[in-house]
Amino acid sequence: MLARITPTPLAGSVPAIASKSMAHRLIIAAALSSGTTHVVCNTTCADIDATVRCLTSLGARINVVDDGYEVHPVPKSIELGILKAFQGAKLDCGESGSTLRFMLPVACALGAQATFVGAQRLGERPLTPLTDELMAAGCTLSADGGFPLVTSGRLRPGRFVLPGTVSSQFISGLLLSFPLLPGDSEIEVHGRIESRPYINLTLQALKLFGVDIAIERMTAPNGIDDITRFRSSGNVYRTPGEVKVEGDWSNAAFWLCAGALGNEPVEVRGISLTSAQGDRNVLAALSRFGARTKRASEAAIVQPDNLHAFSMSAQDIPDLVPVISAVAACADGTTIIRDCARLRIKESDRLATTASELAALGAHVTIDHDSLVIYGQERLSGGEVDSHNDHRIAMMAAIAAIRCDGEVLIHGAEAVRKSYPAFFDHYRMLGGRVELTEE
Ligand SMILES: O=C(O)C1=C[C@@H](OP(=O)(O)O)[C@@H](O)[C@H](O)C1
Ligand SMILES: C=C(OP(=O)(O)O)C(=O)O
Repeated sequence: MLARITPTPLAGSVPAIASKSMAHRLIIAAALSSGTTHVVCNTTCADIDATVRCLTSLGARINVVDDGYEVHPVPKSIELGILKAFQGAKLDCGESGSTLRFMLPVACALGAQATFVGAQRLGERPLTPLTDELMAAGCTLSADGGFPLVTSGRLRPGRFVLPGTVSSQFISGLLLSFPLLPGDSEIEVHGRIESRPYINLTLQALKLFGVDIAIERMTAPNGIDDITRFRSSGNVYRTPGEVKVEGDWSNAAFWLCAGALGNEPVEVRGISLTSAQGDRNVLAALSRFGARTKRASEAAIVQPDNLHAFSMSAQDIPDLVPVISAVAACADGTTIIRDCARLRIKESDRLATTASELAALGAHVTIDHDSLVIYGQERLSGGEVDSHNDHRIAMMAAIAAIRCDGEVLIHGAEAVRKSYPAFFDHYRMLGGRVELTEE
């Protein structure tokens, strides 16, 4: 799909969509718990659909209701071990890294014989050393890199060791599987943990379902590295009956950045100002860029002001990097965004595509090792952008268009379906001018 944007500032108010990250976690916990759970989730997207589809393949019954899902759990019996219902299940993760990395340990913990498949770049995104740890603990995986990925055997409880810098989704996935294991387990994470707020989201989801994880920090025997230990002790998932998926800060960020780049305030309604989502920090970042930010009840508002460069680390906020870079491209001075290595293993090589596609609109951006260096300017020229099938790159370009002099064409704009199918509707709701056509 081609999006043809006639540059214009955005203004007004949009409702937040449901948090994709929290939806994955709460629907998984619901499908693994003791009874039926009503998961209030006001929107969906391709990635959430993928998680629902995988759980259904494992035997959960998930009915779509007016305001979300009614989740009837996977029929399981820990005492019985491997259950017939799971054998031969096909788990199609689409393009969702979260779905694959969460459902793989879960399927292993259930003793499922399952075949995982996925699309586009998902087969290239790393699974090791998560797969090594699963294999060391009793599972057989056809883990030669890529799909189909076939699992069999049943995961044993025990000690798992993971690095903190590849993907926090490995840690979240194992944590989500622990309540299914017949015994206590722990994950020892060595070194710095990147994307740490996403682990906090997992802990929050587990807690809602009655699962407590103890956390301990210590120094490794070498006296230098940090070790973080996450320990579960025999808790099982217990449904609270109803849970609500909160608003999504990662996607709200696009509109809040639009507020910083435009002429008038932009508001996002229905987001928690005390959320555990790390991307809530978009507000703090925008105020450091010089934008005026306002917190209201369950809403955030951003107003433009003179923008100036502000350098930061992407360690805890990888998904904000593309749209924050669009703001930096129009802020006075040079912004450096450090710790972007993991961006190379997202839906696209997001470090490269953030730089190349902003440059296609006339921005001055370079890559220095794992950092983006953005030389700000008042306005951009406009031009043709390729989404590289990456939703956050397509949305970044649409927001950068606000400051472009000429038209912006976004090829592969359908990528927004991964997390935000209503993105261009909301763009228009805020006064944006976009024409969508088939390519
Ligand atoms: O757990 C999650 O919901 C996510 C974790 C992050 O990935 P990494 O931990 O791989 O950085 C983030 O980029 C992704 O969009 C969602
Ligand atoms: C990287 C993302 O998601 P996932 O890892 O779940 O594919 C994302 O939404 O930007």
